[in-house]
Amino acid sequence: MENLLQDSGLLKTDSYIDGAWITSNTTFDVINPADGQTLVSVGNATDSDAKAAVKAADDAFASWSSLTSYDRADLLHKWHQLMMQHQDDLALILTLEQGKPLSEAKGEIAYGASFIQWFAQESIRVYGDTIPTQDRHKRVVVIKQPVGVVASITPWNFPNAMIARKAAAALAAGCTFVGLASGLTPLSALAMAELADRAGIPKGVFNILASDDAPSIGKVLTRDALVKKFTFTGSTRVGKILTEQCASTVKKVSMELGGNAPFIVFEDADIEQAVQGALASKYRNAGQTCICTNRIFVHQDIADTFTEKYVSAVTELKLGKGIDAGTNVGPMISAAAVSKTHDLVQQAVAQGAKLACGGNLSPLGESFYPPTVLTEVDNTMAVAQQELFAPVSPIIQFNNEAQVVAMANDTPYGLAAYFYSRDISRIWRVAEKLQFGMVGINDTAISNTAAPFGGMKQSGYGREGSKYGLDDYLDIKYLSFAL
Ligand SMILES: NC(=O)c1ccc[n+]([C@@H]2O[C@H](COP(=O)([O-])OP(=O)(O)OC[C@H]3O[C@@H](n4cnc5c(N)ncnc54)[C@H](O)[C@@H]3O)[C@@H](O)[C@H]2O)c1
Ligand SMILES: O=C[C@H](O)CS(=O)(=O)O
Repeated sequence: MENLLQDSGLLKTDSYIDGAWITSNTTFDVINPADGQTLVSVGNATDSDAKAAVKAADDAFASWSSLTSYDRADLLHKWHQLMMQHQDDLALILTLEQGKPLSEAKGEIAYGASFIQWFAQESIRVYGDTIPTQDRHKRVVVIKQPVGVVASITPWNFPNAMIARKAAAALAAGCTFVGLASGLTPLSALAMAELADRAGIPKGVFNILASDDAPSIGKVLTRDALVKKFTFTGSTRVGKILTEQCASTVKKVSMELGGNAPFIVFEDADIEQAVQGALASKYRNAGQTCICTNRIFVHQDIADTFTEKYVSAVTELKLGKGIDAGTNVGPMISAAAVSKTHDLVQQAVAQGAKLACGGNLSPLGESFYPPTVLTEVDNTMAVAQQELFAPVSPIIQFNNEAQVVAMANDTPYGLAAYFYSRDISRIWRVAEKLQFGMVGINDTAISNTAAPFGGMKQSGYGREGSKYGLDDYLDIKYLSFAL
C-alpha cells in the first residue's frame, strides 16, 4: 500500500504514544471495503497501552497548558498546513480503508484540517469576565482554564474529520488528547499523528490508539481518573454505554450520536432544488453520515413530480470503487452493513412499500448496495424509524404542515433536519418546531466549521466547531478578591 503514496512515511501501523510508535504483540487487519482485501496489519494496542497514553497526556499537560495560546496556535497552524500539503495521500489512505469516493475523501481532509485552523484562531480569543459587585471592597473575576486530559473515541465514517473536530479544540484550549480510532479505519488517525509529530506538537500532547477491542480500551478511557473529559462520536447505543462508564469519575462528557434526518418537501418548494438537495444529502458517503437524509416527506400535491425527478436522478448515480474516477457512491463499510440494509428494504416491501429503483444485491461485491428509492413508505415502518446509514431513500407522503412536523419529530433522534419551502412564514414556523440541533432550509450542505454542530434528544449533547466549540474543553473559575 505504501507504494501508492507520494509520502510513504504517512502509512503508520502502530499506535502513537508519548511521541513514539509503540510495538504490539498482536495485530489486526485493515480491510479495503471495495474488494475485501487486507490493506495492512496494524499493531493492537492493549489496556496497558491505553493507560500509558493517558499517563503520557497527563505528564504533558502542565507544559502544554502553560504555553501561551499563541504558541499553541502556531503549532496547530503548522499541523493544518501539513494536512493540506499531504491532502492527496491522506485522501487515498482514507478511501482505501473507508470506501468513500476519492473526491469526498479529499473534501473530508480539507474539512478536518479546517477545524485545526479554526481552533488555532479561536484559541487566542478565550476571554474571561470582570463582574461588578455590591461591595466596594470586593472584586470578582472569571477565568477559563483547560480541563486537562481529554479522551476520545470516534467512528469509521469520517476517520479524519471526527478526530480533528475534537483534537483541534482540545489542544487549542490547552488540553492534551488520547484518541481511540475505529478499528475499521485506524490508518487515517495514525497519519494525523505522524503529521502532528512533524508539526512539532510535543510528545504526550496528541496520542492515537489503534485497536480492534474498543470495549476494553473504552473502559480504560472512561474510567481512568486522570481523564477529565470524554468525548464520543458514534451510535446512540454505544454512547449510552460510555456515558454510564464515565459516571464513576464524573467526567465532563460530550456525545455526538446517531440521527434520523427528515427531509420535507412542501408544496411551495422549488422541486428541482429539492431533488438536488435530497440527492446530495442522502447519497454522500453512500448514505453513511449521521446527518444524511433518512426519511423524505413529500406533500401529496407534488409527490408524483418530485418522485419522478428524484428517481431519475438517483438512477444516474454511478456505483463503484472509491478510487475509480466518476464514482458517485462507493461501497458500504462491510458486507454485514449491506445485509442489514437489504433486510430493511425487503421488510418494507413486504409491508407495502414500493421499490422505485435499486434494492438488489450488487455484482460489484458484497459491500456494494445500489442507490435505492422506496415509495409508499409509512413513518412507522422500520425503514423510517431506524437510522439507515445506507444509500436508501424512503419516501413518505403527507397532506398538511402540522402532520408532517409531527411525523418528522416522531423519532428519539434530534440531530439534523431539512425542509424546502419558499413561504417565509412557514419557514420560521417549521424551523422553530423541528426538534433537531441543526436545520437546513433549502440547503443540505450544512456542515460548517463555524457553526455549532450537535444534536438534541438521543442524538447527544455538546457542540463541535464554531465559537462554542472550546467551551467543552474549558473549566470556568471565578476569583473573589477582598481588597
Ligand atoms: N453525531 C455525529 O457527529 C456523528 C458523526 C459520525 C457518526 N455518528 C454516528 O456513528 C454511528 C456510525 O459509526 P459506528 O458504526 O462507528 O458507531 P459505533 O457506535 O458502533 O462505534 C463508534 C466507535 O466506538 C467504538 N465502540 C464500539 N463499541 C464500543 C464500546 N462498547 N466501548 C467503547 N468503544 C466502542 C467503535 O470501535 C468505534 O470506534 C452512527 O450512528 C452515526 O450516526 C455520529
Ligand atoms: O457523520 C457525521 C458527520 O459529522 C457528518 S459531517 O462530516 O459533519 O458532515
